[in-house]
Amino acid sequence: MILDDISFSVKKGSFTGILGPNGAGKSSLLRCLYRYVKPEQGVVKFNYQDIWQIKPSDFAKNVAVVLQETPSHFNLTVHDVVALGLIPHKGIFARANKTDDEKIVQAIKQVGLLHKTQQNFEHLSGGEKQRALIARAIVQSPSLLIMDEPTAHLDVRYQIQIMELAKSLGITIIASFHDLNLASAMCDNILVLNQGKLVCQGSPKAVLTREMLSDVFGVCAHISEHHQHKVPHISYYYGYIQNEQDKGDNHV
Ligand SMILES: Nc1ncnc2c1ncn2[C@@H]1O[C@H](COP(=O)(O)OP(=O)(O)OP(=O)(O)O)[C@@H](O)[C@H]1O
Repeated sequence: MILDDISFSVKKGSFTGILGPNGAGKSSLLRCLYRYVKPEQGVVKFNYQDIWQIKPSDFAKNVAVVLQETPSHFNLTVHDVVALGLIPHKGIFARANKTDDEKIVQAIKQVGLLHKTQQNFEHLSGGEKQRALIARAIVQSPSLLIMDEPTAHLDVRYQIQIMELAKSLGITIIASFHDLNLASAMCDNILVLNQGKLVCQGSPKAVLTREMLSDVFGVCAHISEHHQHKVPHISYYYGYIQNEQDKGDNHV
């Protein structure tokens, strides 16, 4: 069993971050949430309804997913890929009308890809592909946006910009992160996974502690207050390798 005894709820309109070391189960948990994997036990509910009881077309209208591995979109332009966000609402064969087109162009603009609109999606860089997929999610107008390491390929400007854009949509977001400081700045609530288990959850301040970073990630860090957001800001110590003996020490 990959995931074990995980129980949590997410408030409408909130931003939830899922953190944990490599192999902790973040992607596996997200796959259960966006109905890619059916858990052997337990239930995932959306608006109080078991997600497996929701009509696939209704689920697709409400839930958008942005993954780190980009699917192949051979011969589709950036515009075409972003327009795919309309399919859950209009069907595969419907043509986009003027309002749809404006929505598509606006989303492409929001992720800074207007100059690439007619370029082949496959020829974009990793970060540009990621931004196009986020534009597709914007066009889909979901009430829940699930993102698996959405900033993995983004440079620092777009890491901040895209996450702030996602937050500004005012919808419910669940995203996995490796950048703990970015998670601290963005999230209302954080879940920490380790070896398939939920080890803690709460506000960034409650969760991002020196003890958690040591126990779960095996790193030594100093936590201060971010001078702009007042959320925890992590500075890592280098040259520190944790073993059982020094577990709990707070610096090199
Ligand atoms: N379909 C599968 N069958 C068997 N094991 C799997 C499957 N998918 C994932 N795993 C295993 O489950 C564990 C959790 O994987 P998962 O991809 O969920 O971790 P993660 O927290 O997202 O990791 P990372 O930060 O490296 O992306 C890993 O050990 C992985 O090898």
